[in-house]
Formats: sequence, C-alpha cells, structure tokens
Amino acid sequence: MELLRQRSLEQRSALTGGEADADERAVEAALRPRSLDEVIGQERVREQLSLVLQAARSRGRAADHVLLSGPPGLGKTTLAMIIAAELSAPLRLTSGPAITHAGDLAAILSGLNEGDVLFVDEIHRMSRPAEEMLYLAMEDFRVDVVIGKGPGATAIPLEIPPFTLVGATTRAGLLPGPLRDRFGFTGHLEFYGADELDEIVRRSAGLLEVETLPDGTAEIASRSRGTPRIANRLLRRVRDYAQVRADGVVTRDIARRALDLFEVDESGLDRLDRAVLDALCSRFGGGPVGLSTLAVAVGEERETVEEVAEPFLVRNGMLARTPRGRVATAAAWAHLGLDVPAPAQSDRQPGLFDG
Ligand SMILES: Nc1ncnc2c1ncn2[C@@H]1O[C@H](COP(=O)(O)OP(=O)(O)OP(=O)(O)O)[C@@H](O)[C@H]1O
Repeated sequence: MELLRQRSLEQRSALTGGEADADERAVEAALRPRSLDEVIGQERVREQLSLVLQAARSRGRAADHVLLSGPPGLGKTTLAMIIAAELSAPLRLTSGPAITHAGDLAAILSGLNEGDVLFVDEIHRMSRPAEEMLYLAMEDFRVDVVIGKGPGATAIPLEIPPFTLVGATTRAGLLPGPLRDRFGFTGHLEFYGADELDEIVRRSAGLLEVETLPDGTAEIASRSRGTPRIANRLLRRVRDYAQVRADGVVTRDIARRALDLFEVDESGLDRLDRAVLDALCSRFGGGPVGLSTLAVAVGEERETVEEVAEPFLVRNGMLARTPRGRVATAAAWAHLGLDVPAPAQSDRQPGLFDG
C-alpha cells in the first residue's frame, strides 16, 4: 500500500512535483553546493550549522545530532552531504521507510565507524521499534539487540562508535518528542525569496554552461515556488527549449514561452494545481468540498492532491483547509479570472442585517 502511494506520488512527475528520472537526478546531484559557503540563502541555519560544526571539529569529536526540517526540495539532503564534507567524515545514507524493523537499524548502526555521519531521510516514517532503538543509540551509543522471542528473549547490549545522526523530515510535528529532544541542533529550512532563487538559477546555469540574460533567470525564479529543486528543473526545461527552438540563450521571452509550453504559469502553478482550483470553483462553487471528492473530480489520488498540490495552494493563499472541507479564496477566483460568487442566502449568519 505504502509502495503504491509512493509510486502514485512519483508518477505525478510534472515539472513542479514528483521525482525525476535517473538522468535528472544525476544533474540535480551535480548542481548541489559542496560547502556551506556555496549554499545560497538560509543564512540563519547556515550560520548556526557552521558554528556547531566548527566547535565539533575543534573538540575533535563527533558533532551533535542534527535535525533538518522543511518542505521537499529546499536543501536538506544537500546540507547533510555538506555536514559530512565539513567534518571530513564518510556519509551513510538511508531513509525512514527503508527501516521497517529494529534489526534493519541495528545492522546499519553496527556498521558505523567513529565519527561517521548517518543521514536518515524522512525520519518521521521510521517504524516505532526502530525509533526506540535510535533513542538509545543517539544518547548512549549503544543498542540492545533482542535475541529470541517471548519470555525467553534476551537483550544483548551492543556498543556503537560515536557518530553524528542527521535526520531530515518534511513533517517535524510527526516526530515523537523523545526523538526530537535528542537532536542537539534543529535547523528549519524556509522557502527561498525571489532574489535567492535567481542566484541559484544563475549558479546552476553557469554549471550547466547555459547562457542566460538577467530577466530570463528572474522569470524562472519567479515561477519556482520558493524551491531550488523546482528552479533547477525549470531551468533545464527552458534550456532545452532555448537550444531546440532558439539560439540557446535564456531570455525572458524564451523562459516565458518554454514555461507556458510546460504549463507552469506566472504564479508557478502547474496543471494539477489549476485543475484543483478549477474543480473547486467551477464545479463546487468554491467549496467547502471534501478532499476525496476533490481528488475524484481531478482524477488523482487523494494523497497526490493533499501532498503535492495543496501545500503550495495553501501557502500562496488560494486554498483554505477548513473543518468542513477545502475552500477557494478570493485569490483563487481571481487567478482563474472568475468573479467571486455572492454568498448564498443559507450561508449568511443569522442575526446579521443586510446594510
Ligand atoms: N541553498 C541552496 N543553494 C543552491 N542550490 C540548492 C540549495 N538548496 C537546494 N539546492 C538545490 O536543490 C536541489 C534539491 O536539494 P535537496 O535534494 O538537498 O533537497 P531536499 O530538501 O533534500 O529535498 P527532499 O526532502 O525532497 O529530498 C539540489 O540539486 C540542490 O542543488
């Protein structure tokens, strides 16, 4: 079931959502900043991390455990790689969904060497027994390996060398308190501003050897939903367009034509986002409407609408989640070029006079 859910999210690989194929991932990896100095934006987290890492280096010990939280594509994996690089330590990568049993985690932990950095992506999706094993490992650098079952089961303590855990999560609120409290430092990544995204697009264009004009990169940045991964992806599609349909230079006009072709509008909304708003306004009078109904109306999985389309629509003030269902805001009607309908008589609050 979990696999199906993931696959459905991954298949929704329009320009702004979903996962990229292997080639795209390779390019994405090539565009990652390799040191804290190369990271654009996130000043606060960068400065805090720099201090934590410098202190650990000067003490010659493993750094405190680090939790990185924030929406997808803002740079958590990049920062985890940088933490390992800055500590000159090997990085071991795994993810919460891959750790289904405590034994999986015990195997990973027992293979660590002193000072290694262990990156656990989507740490909020780890199984409960593994989570409990991790508490002990983080605090005492020890795990209890249980041999046998039932009353005869025995726990054999296993020492593990001091390591640094870097956990990444898009849902910090889902982490149990005891796990959250064991991280010595938590960095919350924020969405990027237009200028920072512009700088990221220019840096990536330089690495990809794509010629750009300032208003061309600004156009890409403004449609990138505050997210570097999306900015880089849009840049690659605009580059394709510029190479095939023009002289290879990314100008504002080329960026606009390319992004229109790929159905990413001036506000960064893609086809699914607009389909959700359109269904909400045109078919359900602006709501409230339940998530499942909305998902059926746009022919998508409930999770895809909830996890891929909604966060951005809520963030840019076009959709509200209310106890009675999803509601389109005035900004949504305006975005679709429609008039906000007058409230129905039954929606008016009793006792209010029409002035
Ligand atoms: N601050 C930044 N400066 C420049 N490029 C960045 C920055 N943050 C992220 N990127 C780029 O964005 C891409 C996505 O970053 P990354 O994979 O680290 O995100 P993430 O938060 O781990 O996402 P997810 O949670 O979906 O795995 C990378 O290719 C990286 O090049």
